[in-house]
Amino acid sequence: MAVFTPLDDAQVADFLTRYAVGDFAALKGVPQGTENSTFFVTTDQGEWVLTLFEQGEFEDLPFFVDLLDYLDAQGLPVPGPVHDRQGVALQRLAGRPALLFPRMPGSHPSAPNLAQCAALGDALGRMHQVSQRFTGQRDNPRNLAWLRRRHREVLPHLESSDQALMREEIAAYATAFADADLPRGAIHGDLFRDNTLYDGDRLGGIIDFYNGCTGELLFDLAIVINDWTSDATGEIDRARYDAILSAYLAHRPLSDAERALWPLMLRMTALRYWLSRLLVIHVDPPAHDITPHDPARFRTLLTRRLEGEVPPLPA
Ligand SMILES: Nc1ncnc2c1ncn2[C@@H]1O[C@H](COP(=O)(O)OP(=O)(O)OP(=O)(O)O)[C@@H](O)[C@H]1O
Ligand SMILES: N[C@@H](CCO)C(=O)O
Repeated sequence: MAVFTPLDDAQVADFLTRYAVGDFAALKGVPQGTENSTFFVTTDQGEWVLTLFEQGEFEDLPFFVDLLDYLDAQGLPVPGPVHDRQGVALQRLAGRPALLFPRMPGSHPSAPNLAQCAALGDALGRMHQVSQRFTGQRDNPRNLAWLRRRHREVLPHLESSDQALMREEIAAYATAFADADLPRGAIHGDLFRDNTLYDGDRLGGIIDFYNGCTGELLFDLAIVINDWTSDATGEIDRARYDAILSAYLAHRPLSDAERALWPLMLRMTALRYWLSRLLVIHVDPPAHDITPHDPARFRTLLTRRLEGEVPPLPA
């Protein structure tokens, strides 16, 4: 479920009068999502998405609004927040911070085809090209410092071989990334398939920017490759890998340092999700009754990246 704060028609009809989006016609709670309350709203002028923020760092919401405004203005397929008649995007409704977005077309691709992969690589490459000039600032909340700090909390819940794996990996990242000077900019931070919408082969939208931050661009790309190209055994699907990366590199060639650290970044972002999913299960269980994601999936990806050669990056 993803309606933690219910709304009724009258509340939403009244809320919409703040905006120039037409008259209220219908309201529907969205079942997907785990963190915020999401509603589809229909007016006589179109389809909208209303999000009530239930948890997280509310003080970061202005960063997310500015980032989405910026990317939308640059022509990226993201839902630019709707601003009210006074020009304000961030509102309150039912005691929660609230944002209204245009509803983007399409559905999440579970088994993306090569055209869909290329569309994603193209959009991410364009995004990273312009996001280096975005002036907002929010440190990556899932960076190496976070891994080093929080992995200790899950160690008591792991078998000794997994404890050793996690410790050795984090030590290796600390050494390798210590003096690395990788290109930085605004990143999505969680660009899984279920944060995209496709209308056929067309990328209708990239959504859920609430892990958005400023950090190493390669971190974003590695999250994408791990989620979009790995099979159940963690093996990389070479055709999807090439399709995403070729389209991406056409907009933003990687530096020598990025190429050198690519295999390690794939491992570090796999461990990032292994750890965040373990934390949800063992340390910070969600306030709501939600089935947690499986941490073992990312342990599998990590060990696979350690065992096998990562395919070469396209030139
Ligand atoms: N702008 C949009 N256009 C179309 N659908 C959207 C839009 N924003 C959200 N949705 C739909 O609402 C669902 C939940 O949204 P979102 O992913 O932002 O929620 P969440 O609670 O932050 O979830 P999670 O963090 O678990 O992914 C999405 O999976 C998608 O189906
Ligand atoms: N994409 C995350 C969940 C949302 O942050 C995961 O798969 O663990």
